[in-house]
Amino acid sequence: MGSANGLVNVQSNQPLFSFGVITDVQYADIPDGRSFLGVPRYYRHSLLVLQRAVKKWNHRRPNFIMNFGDIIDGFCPKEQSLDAVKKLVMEFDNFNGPVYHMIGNHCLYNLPREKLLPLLRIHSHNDHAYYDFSPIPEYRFVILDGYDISAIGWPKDHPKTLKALKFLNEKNPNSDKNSPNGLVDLERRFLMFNGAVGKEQLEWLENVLSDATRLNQKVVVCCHLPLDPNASSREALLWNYDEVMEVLHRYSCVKVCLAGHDHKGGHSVDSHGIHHRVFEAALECPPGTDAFGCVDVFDDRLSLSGTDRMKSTEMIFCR
Ligand SMILES: Nc1ccn([C@@H]2O[C@H](COP(=O)(O)O)[C@@H](O)[C@H]2O)c(=O)n1
Ligand SMILES: O=P(O)(O)OC[C@H](O)CO
Repeated sequence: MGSANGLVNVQSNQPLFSFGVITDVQYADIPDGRSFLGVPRYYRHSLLVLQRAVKKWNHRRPNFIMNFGDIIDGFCPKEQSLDAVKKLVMEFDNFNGPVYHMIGNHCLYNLPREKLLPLLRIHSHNDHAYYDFSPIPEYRFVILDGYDISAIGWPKDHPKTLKALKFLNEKNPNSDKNSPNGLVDLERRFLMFNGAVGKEQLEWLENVLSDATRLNQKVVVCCHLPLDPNASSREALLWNYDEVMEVLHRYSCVKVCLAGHDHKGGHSVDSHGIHHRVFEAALECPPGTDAFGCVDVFDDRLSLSGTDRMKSTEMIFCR
């Protein structure tokens, strides 16, 4: 980029900070398999993807790593769940810096929240998994708990489980609540493997966003579940993505939303100029291929350098 005196402006090419990204590792010590729709899944190889990611991150030295959830798979034999999560967390910890984890549906198939959250070092009140942090004064990261209202992860008789089951019964008439059969268009998100952001969390989100506005911070919202139908399959969306988006749209500090869960990945810019990037899954990388990335953060954009199946993406702020 040139400047008025003809010298190259090196400053604008220097990121403020960087962070590594990976999602849906879904490790299990079991043979390769397929998704319900027949997409191959490589449960053991995904560990190698993570190991190669850590090696590359240690070379490139981003400031921190973000894991977008589903650290192990639901098919992991349940007597191995605890050790498998510990093993994967240790692999992440081979990175020379902080690692921030999110929960996903597959984490919750394996372990209840009270066991899972300490292992992932998620210290939120009442077993919730939403939190925020500020890597530099100019930026705020907001991590949403997409399984706050969910039929998985809470005790069977917990009010949140009962609320989620009631909601699913109203919205999805199939006996298999993971089946979208007969559901039309956006209704196809009303599946048991998804969830919602509850009222208290929405209030917390509003408070964080108004605080970020006061501090003149730019906000990156992260959630295992995607928030924008144009970046994701209908079947992968947060149940109340529309309620969350209504809040995000009212705060111009929100620049980018990042997610996992929809394994093929996606990117969109919504009606209010917020970028939505859903990352490609590590689990679905055929042997020898990868899906992870490094995001350089600037004043006016996020720049994702993806490896192999993770597509590189420029996210220039539009608002
Ligand atoms: N189109 C679909 C997708 C999924 N299901 C149900 O969800 C379960 C999990 O799906 P995976 O792709 O992660 O294996 C699956 O066992 C089905 O019960 C579905 O019915 N229709
Ligand atoms: O979480 P999974 O692996 O069961 O898959 C979720 C789907 O990709 C959502 O469409």
